[in-house]
Amino acid sequence: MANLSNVKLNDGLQVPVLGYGTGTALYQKEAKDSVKMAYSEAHMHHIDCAEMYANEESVGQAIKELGVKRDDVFLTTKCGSADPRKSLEKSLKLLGVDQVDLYLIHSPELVKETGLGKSWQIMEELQKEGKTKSIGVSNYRVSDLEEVLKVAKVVPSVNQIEVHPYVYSKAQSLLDFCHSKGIHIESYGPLSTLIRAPGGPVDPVVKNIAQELGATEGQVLLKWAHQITHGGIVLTTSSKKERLEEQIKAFTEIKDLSDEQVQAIAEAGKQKLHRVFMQHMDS
Ligand SMILES: NC(=O)c1ccc[n+]([C@@H]2O[C@H](COP(=O)([O-])OP(=O)(O)OC[C@H]3O[C@@H](n4cnc5c(N)ncnc54)[C@H](O)[C@@H]3O)[C@@H](O)[C@H]2O)c1
Ligand SMILES: OCCc1c[nH]c2ccccc12
Repeated sequence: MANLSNVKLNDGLQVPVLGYGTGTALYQKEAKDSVKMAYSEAHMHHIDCAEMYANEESVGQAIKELGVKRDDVFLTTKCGSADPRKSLEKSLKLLGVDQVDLYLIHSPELVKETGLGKSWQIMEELQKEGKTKSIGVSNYRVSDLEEVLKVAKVVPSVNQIEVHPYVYSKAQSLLDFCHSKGIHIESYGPLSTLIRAPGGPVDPVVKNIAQELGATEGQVLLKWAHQITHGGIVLTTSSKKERLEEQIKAFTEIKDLSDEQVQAIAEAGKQKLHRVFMQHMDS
């Protein structure tokens, strides 16, 4: 199987373009066996965790049992409290590692009382201390990022947000803003039009493009999220090996969508709004 390519962040860190999520379907579930399978059988070496998913200990056990070198796995986790230092120290213990590759604030709502600027300064200290290689945010709107950038010495490396055609009209200005500041997008929920809101205006467009490319509809949606975010990182998940292989192949075997195909999906997506997570993004 061909190797997945990397995306280079604004701090130089290389991140595998496709990440294996341990939220949603695996939320609060023992993630050990799924992570081991994803790593060893489907070559998913980028794992997306969060304090809020309540399964970091089982992800840590998976890494230990896989016996892989620390550098051979790209590990992200997210702060689920108002105190990034306390949260990261707890996550490192549960994951059984000294450092994560990427640490994110899960939502601006969590750090309101600490302050978006102050909490970002704590993130910068954690990076300096070597507890994380890279620092970023998740579910930040343009106004939240502007508040961070007022005090930031380090520009967030990523903003992890919901990206699929039914949030595109709402996300467009945020995507443009992040692109202009060198903040990479990590897309979550990329399969939502297919699995969470089927029967909508995007389905026939995606189906046609899938036929044209000899791809599955899921593969087209993963590629769309990557391409509409200027070559961003995409997060998905499954506990089925066959599905993971299909997802990886989207980035190793399927050719890129043409600009016209990307735009056709975007236009169809604008006809409907369906946000699955983090409703504050529309306020
Ligand atoms: N930062 C955040 O607030 C946030 C929010 C949601 C998710 N995430 C992260 O992103 C990861 C991925 O998000 P997601 O789970 O929404 O991604 P997704 O939209 O790709 O959905 C994955 C789901 O689709 C199912 N699936 C996969 N392939 C399929 C196929 N071909 N046909 C039908 N169903 C299929 C899987 O079983 C899984 O339940 C999460 O696990 C988590 O790590 C972060
Ligand atoms: O990552 C945000 C979505 C999500 C998935 N599982 C969760 C558990 C707790 C809080 C948020 C989430």
